[in-house]
Amino acid sequence: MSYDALLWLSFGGPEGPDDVRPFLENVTRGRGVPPERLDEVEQHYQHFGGVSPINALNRAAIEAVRGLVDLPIYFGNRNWHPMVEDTLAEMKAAGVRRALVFPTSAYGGYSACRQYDEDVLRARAAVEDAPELVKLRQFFDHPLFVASFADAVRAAAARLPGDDYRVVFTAHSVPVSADKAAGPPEAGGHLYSRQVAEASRLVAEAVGAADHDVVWQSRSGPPQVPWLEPDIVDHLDTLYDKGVRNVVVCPIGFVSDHLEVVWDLDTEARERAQELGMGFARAATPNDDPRFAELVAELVAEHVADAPPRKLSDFPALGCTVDGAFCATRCCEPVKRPGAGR
Ligand SMILES: CC1=C(CCC(=O)O)c2cc3nc(cc4[nH]c(cc5[nH]c(cc1n2)c(C)c5CCC(=O)O)c(CCC(=O)O)c4C)C(CCC(=O)O)=C3C
Ligand SMILES: [Fe+2]
Repeated sequence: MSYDALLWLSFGGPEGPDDVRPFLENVTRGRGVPPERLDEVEQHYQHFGGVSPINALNRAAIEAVRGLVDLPIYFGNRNWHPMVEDTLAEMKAAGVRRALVFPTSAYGGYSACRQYDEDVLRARAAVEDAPELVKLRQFFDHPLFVASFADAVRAAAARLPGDDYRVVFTAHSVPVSADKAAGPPEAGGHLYSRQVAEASRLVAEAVGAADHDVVWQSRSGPPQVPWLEPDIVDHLDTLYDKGVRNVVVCPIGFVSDHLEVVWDLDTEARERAQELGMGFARAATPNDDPRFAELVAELVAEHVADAPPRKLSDFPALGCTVDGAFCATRCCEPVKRPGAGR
């Protein structure tokens, strides 16, 4: 099959103080997130002048991929400019007929995978005679993803005093009901949390860590709705009580050092560690690591050159979709959220 472009599809983030509220409205429309939570998150963004690092990080990551991929690369987001529907209109005007889509999330599940299909559906609905869009697969178990994080964990560990540290992996929490509903129904659900656990295990194995933990961060939603736990900040207390004095925190759930990483980890979790007197080092995310760029090029090659998929786990390769259709029957369908407004 031949393709004439690559669309880099991401979450988007505000680029100034006045962008923050409308951005947050876009993210949470119809999701039942209480206004108090929005006010709190708005403060996190305003703390950094209303600028999320995510757009600049995406642009840098795209630069790293240019030259490795023989296709023009376009950038579009779900929640902030450049919005994916505008980017798709631009692609159409440039004569693009069929494009690959790289979503900036390694995992399955509604928020990490299916929602990017919904972005594809939304963008195609907004553009007349829209180009065909083929989304690339999930890559949480790709050897280059694992290698990039493994190096980052080693580099973070080197900043801690002594050799005795615990590796704590963290990913964005989701409602327990959403995790349960993730993956093809016949596969038993919990695709997101199981893939996060598997990626963590692979990285822990690569660095030779004796023990590791998988915890969650950035919980949203109404307090009465259960989300994946424990939270990273609470978990530091638990580890301290067990005698752990040095931690490497690895944000395995993300591909760049965006706001939820620099606030929830570098600010909140780091402060908690300082209060406890624990050594704390946060491992870098892939960002513009050449290996991550190479990974994207390999995913593209699976389609343009029939290159065999490289993967380290036994999970089936999911998430490859055409024009936003489910990748497997009803895979990662959204669940009804209590308190959601729509
Ligand atoms: C699984 C997952 C990923 C990883 C997969 C991926 O990377 O795509 C992710 C990434 C991100 N989440 C981000 C930001 C936010 N997420 C929110 C809210 C939520 N996230 C959820 C899940 C996830 N989110 C969920 C279930 C909600 C509740 C609302 C809903 O049901 O949909 C909110 C609303 C406020 C609040 O936190 O309550 C914000 C601002 C940013 C950008 C940060 C920046 O600006 O730099 C990024 C990359
Ligand atoms: Fe999020």
